[in-house]
Amino acid sequence: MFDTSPRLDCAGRLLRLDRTRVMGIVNVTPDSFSDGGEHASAEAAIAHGLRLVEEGADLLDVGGESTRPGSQGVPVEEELRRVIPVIEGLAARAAVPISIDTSKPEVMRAAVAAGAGMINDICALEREGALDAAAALGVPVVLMHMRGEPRSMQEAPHYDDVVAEVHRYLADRIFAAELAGIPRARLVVDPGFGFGKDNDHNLALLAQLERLTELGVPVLAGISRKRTIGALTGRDVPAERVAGSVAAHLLAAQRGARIVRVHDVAATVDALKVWEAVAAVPAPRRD
Ligand SMILES: Nc1nc2ncc(COP(=O)(O)OP(=O)(O)O)nc2c(=O)[nH]1
Repeated sequence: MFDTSPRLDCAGRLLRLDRTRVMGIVNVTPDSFSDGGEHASAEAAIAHGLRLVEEGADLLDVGGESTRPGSQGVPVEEELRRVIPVIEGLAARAAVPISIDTSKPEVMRAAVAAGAGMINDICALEREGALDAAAALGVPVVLMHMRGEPRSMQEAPHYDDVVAEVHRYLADRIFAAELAGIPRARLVVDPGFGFGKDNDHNLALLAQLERLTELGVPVLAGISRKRTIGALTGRDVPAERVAGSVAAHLLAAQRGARIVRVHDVAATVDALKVWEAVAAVPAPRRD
């Protein structure tokens, strides 16, 4: 029986999307909202990434710039200084694909040269030169929806129909990517939970995530430890939002997410195993 499930060729490292895959977050920043400073050195970040792979991460996402609400951004030289040694170290020592979480084409190019096999762009390749860089680099790309910029995106975001508007934006970005020479087989979309969305917007996007699967490319969901989880659970401390995050990613998987981007890999892997086991039970015959 041939495996016809979608797969992403991440610079030679294959990511099969026959089931929901877990993307472990490796933030090499001093100020990420939930784990800022914990892995600020290259050695600590590499060790953290290897630990996430041991916990079951199917791929790792390395980021050198916090995009939390209110963040100001990081110069390209500083972002490169942070992420390149980590990507080199993980590409050499981890067998899973490595994604670079950046919107800067210079960082995309350097990261892929250092061993990254996927681009994760919260700006959906809108920055100048990003489309051309991603097309030339030949690796899969995550196109994420964000309204506004991290600095100001949470100041009263408004939508008439958030799901329809995010759907339309992502469809437009898929079209732009294809025009630039990036085939659909290399594209992933992401509604961008918390990026210019209030709690109601995030809940609507999660509840109706299945609508994004109509775009015909894999869907990625990243809700891990975010403000909406805190608002629903009353957990003010991001590191205490594990159970709520796992529940949200399980719901995303049930609604078609093929990749979930998480801090808490072990807990998420366990929850997905339970869900997949139950989902595999054959439906009873109804004669
Ligand atoms: N594709 C994608 N990429 C992302 N990158 C960063 C964050 C923000 O979360 P985190 O990396 O934990 O925090 P910070 O941006 O403060 O480093 N969320 C997403 C997301 O939802 N989807």
